[in-house]
Amino acid sequence: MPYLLSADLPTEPAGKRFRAGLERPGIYQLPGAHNGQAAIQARQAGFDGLYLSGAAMTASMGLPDLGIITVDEVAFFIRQIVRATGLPLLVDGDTGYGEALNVMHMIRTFEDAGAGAVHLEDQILPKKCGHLNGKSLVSPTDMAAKVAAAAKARRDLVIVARTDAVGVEGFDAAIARAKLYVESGADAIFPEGLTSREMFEKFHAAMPNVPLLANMTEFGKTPFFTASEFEAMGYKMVIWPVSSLRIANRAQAELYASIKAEGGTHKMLDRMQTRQELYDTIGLHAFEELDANIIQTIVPQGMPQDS
Ligand SMILES: C[C@](O)(C(=O)O)[C@H](CC(=O)O)C(=O)O
Ligand SMILES: [Mg+2]
Repeated sequence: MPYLLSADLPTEPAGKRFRAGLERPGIYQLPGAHNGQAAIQARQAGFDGLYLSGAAMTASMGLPDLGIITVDEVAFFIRQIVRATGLPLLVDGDTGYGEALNVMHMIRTFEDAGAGAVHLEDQILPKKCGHLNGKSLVSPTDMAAKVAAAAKARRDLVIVARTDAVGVEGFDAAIARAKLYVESGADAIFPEGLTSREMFEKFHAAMPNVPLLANMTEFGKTPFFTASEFEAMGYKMVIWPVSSLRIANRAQAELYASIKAEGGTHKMLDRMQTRQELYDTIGLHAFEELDANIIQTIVPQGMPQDS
């Protein structure tokens, strides 16, 4: 339904709804949605929570994922996804765009925009994709301060602390950091760049009572596992962060090549979302009906001068 109707908006804060998804039995499956349209399609496929990826957002803007975008640019993406679906959304907060006060500003902005959860990572700027080599980290204490700042600023937002330490300082250092981040106020941990089933299992064994997030990004350092496999390893959340954008981008490139080669789009029609499908997805008719009927809900018989 149109998000314009207050009666159709969720009454509980997004953070509380995200936490409920996290606390129920099983693994919370959060596919990446890089814009409002992708988010609607994910909801239609049956997902009840979503992920907003820094890598996908920046790539969709034609930029690399180096932490150079701003809080307000991310808020624009958060708002469109939340408005379009009303689903709890985990947002990639990168490094928090600075130090403690910047992190607090990010938390308030994201929460106001409708996010349900955020993850914050321990890299220095320019940050990198967690599955690349050559990352550098802030000190454990500096990151702990950011996590504490995030926990102080949030109302209901779920705080996920990500550590990139496995590939930089080693497994034990990553566990030590993760424990410190939990002591500093993190609700959950995102161990980044794990390379084997054994590593995922060992991480869970080291912190069995902390909700853990698994990042099933493609073409990275993590071998392919299904949601059920991650669940069996003890994980409480799984993201497929960039998948929607990767598949849309490939289709787009093929479209442009086809227009160039054929002088039109006619060879691609059977691969396109039709006009009808597009309008159904975004609920065009529900919005039009709302507009046509709005006056009747206030003045059922019409105004005297109308008759
Ligand atoms: C999860 C992630 O932070 C993202 O921005 O989606 C990336 C994903 C990717 O680049 O494949 C990451 O650093 O893992
Ligand atoms: Mg990211």
